[in-house]
Amino acid sequence: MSRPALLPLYINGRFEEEGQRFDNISPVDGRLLNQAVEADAAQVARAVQAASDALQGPWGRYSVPERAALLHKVADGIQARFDDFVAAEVADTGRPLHLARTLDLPRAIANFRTFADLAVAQVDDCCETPQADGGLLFNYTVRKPLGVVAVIAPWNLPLLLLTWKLGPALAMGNTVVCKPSEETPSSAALLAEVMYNAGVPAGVFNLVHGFGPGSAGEFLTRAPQISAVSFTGESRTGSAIMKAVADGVKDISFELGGKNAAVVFADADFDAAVAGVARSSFFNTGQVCLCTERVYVERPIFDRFVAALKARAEGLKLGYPDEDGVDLGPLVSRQHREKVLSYFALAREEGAVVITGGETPQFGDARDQGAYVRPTIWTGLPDHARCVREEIFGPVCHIAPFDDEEEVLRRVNDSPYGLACALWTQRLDRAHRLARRVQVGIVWVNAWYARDLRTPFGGSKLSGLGREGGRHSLDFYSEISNVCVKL
Ligand SMILES: NC(=O)c1ccc[n+]([C@@H]2O[C@H](COP(=O)([O-])OP(=O)(O)OC[C@H]3O[C@@H](n4cnc5c(N)ncnc54)[C@H](O)[C@@H]3O)[C@@H](O)[C@H]2O)c1
Ligand SMILES: O=C/C=C/C=C(\O)C(=O)O
Repeated sequence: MSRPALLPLYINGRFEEEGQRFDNISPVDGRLLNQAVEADAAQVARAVQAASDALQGPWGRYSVPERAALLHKVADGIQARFDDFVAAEVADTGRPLHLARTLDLPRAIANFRTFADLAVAQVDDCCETPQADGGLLFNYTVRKPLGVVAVIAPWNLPLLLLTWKLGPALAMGNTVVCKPSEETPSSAALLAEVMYNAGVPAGVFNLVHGFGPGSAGEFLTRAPQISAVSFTGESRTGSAIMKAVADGVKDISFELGGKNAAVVFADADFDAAVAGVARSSFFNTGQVCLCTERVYVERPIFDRFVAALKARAEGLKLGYPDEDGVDLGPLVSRQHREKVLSYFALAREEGAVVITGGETPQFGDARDQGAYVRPTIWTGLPDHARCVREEIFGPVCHIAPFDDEEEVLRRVNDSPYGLACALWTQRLDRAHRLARRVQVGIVWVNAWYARDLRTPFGGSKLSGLGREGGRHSLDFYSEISNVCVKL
């Protein structure tokens, strides 16, 4: 049997194949896709040192427009290999081809182009302060790179979320060491090839594959020369990383877990709300941090809404990524499916009414070796049920009735998470009033996952620390100083 393809590390402008290997398994049918090199502590240390050295090299002398031009070249390189990246993302995640083509790739390209352009357009503050002696103080802001940024990404939107951090980090003159998820290493490996071919100076972009604790992820966060960690992943991992960087007082940007709510009022556009909640609950097989897992529906339309969402869920097509009309792929791995299935079992123990789903489909073909689950809807659980409080990260939601604004606001806010919320109502006065009182970072009204990359993105409570997007990213990835001149 031919040896599986190997995804190398990329350190200081060189591809490295030396090291222990780990398997990358297809969530569609369980076959071996390729292997990746697991970076050991020495390789991670060399990557961080290369990134640190590169700050003093040519990259440190690039102007903002020169950095922006290079990031546009990287975006051009991704565009030129669009189909290769789509194939890599689809192979690793099992997502429908159309999803990778319409979301993951366009956003990866936009993440570089947007922050290249925002960096060039960025204008900083200055001010004059008259002095009692008739003199003047002239203050102005100077923006410098933070230094070496550790970028650690999750598996659910692998390229989108890696480049969401890379774009601004590089635009602001930092150097980076990236650690993609062990579940989805392929597109990051392609990105290293694009960086190399675009002429990104050696050491500016480094890629290490591996796992978290006791592996590349932890080695990276504990490296003394890193100046900041930009992390997207589970809240408990965020806590672990926070501990790892605490002694060094490093800058951190955390985009963490969620248990997001959708609120549907009786006056909402019913069909739009059903379609919107079906999308926010089952999109990417429920594997988006912004996905809805708690639905609150005003009592007069509750039964009708449950029936309509059931019909939507049962109409979703589970299939191969390239199948015509496929809506949902598998979960990212058998291991993650075990976690989701454990909540399917827990829900029954907690007394849920299973409206639809709650099991694995039987295809009778290779997909039975994959990680598919059926889209699932529950009702009847109390607000304190674990299935209503804990992030499941699968195609599942619980629907509960409510009677008034104050009640539903209290229940929506009664969560350890605070990432996103979708409000469905045609009374925009109510929407604006509630949007200010919901304890989340992102509120959509009559929409979901509609994005403008200039807006602040992030969560409160266990859902994260800091905001990225637009100037928020430029600020996080900059060391900002003030210069005060007496005139
Ligand atoms: N808020 C957001 O924008 C956002 C976006 C996507 C995913 N997420 C969250 O991510 C989670 C799913 O992704 P996941 O399963 O890959 O998360 P995860 O926390 O298990 O892993 C994320 C990354 O962190 C690495 N890692 C794990 N432990 C580490 C440690 N101790 N030190 C350093 N690195 C470590 C992993 O190898 C992986 O690359 C969900 O909770 C989801 O809500 C949040
Ligand atoms: O799974 C979480 C998705 C996060 C999405 C973004 O960070 C984005 O759209 O920029």
